[in-house]
Amino acid sequence: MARTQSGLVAARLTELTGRAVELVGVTTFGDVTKADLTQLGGTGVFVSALRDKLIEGEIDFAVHSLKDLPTTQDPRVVIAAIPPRDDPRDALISTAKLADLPSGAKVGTGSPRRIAQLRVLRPDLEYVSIRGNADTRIGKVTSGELQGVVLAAAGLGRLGREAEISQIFEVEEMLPAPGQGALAVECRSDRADLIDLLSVLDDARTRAAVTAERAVLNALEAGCAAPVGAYSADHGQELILTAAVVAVDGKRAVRKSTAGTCSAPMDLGRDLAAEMIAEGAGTLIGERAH
Ligand SMILES: NCc1[nH]cc(CCC(=O)O)c1CC(=O)O
Repeated sequence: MARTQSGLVAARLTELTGRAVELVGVTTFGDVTKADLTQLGGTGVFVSALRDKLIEGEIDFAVHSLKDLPTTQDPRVVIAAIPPRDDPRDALISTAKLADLPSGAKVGTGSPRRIAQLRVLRPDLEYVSIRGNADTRIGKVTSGELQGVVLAAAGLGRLGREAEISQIFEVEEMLPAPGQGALAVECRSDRADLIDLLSVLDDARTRAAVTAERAVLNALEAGCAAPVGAYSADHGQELILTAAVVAVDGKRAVRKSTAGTCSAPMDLGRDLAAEMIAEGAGTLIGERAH
């Protein structure tokens, strides 16, 4: 998936600027570890190795899935561009739609956010923590080991596997991870030339939306392994933001929506998070499954 999305960004940059781009493959800790990502602290396991190469000057820019980027920014690098977002929603790959799976069916996902929200929709299913790339995960359904797996629609689309999706969850029933479906193009902060060049890839509307979503995550002091969903989109001049923290048992949740101006997405996210904390969101984040 990382190669595909880097290739897409490179091709677009060449199209817009005429500049040739050479792809350099970098294997990250998140790619090789077999550990449960929720046990790794969740901060930047797919990102650190790429950042190191940037800082050392071995590569000029890096393409990340925005949702894998920690919300606290290393001052040595900047997000020079956030391209237009792909589908932000989560998708089910299964033999049936979620509502039609038999009671007790096994559904795999490694994400506490997904498990918590799936438990609201189907408390009678069994949720299994899984890892590995999309092929490995989908293979567990093909082999019959699991009856379903939940993955990001955007990732499946980039891999050309959207035909295998049996259901796409609406954001109202399954709030995506902050930044899901969006990419981030990072380069060194001291490379004004590159920051300028890469800015042609930036989409202001996507940037405003994901900035609001990530501001919620940051203010909740939560990482990508927390059961936190946030989704924002603009409606004319207005930015609508919805965020939720759902207990992993699916039984309690703090969910809030707000609207504000597209020009102050950070404030919108931070203010919403403050309201959520006042309603007990912090306690729900602190709770862990098992
Ligand atoms: N944590 C891995 C990861 N990082 C980004 C995506 C999907 C693509 C995206 O959100 O842009 C995925 C896989 C998944 O959640 O199914």
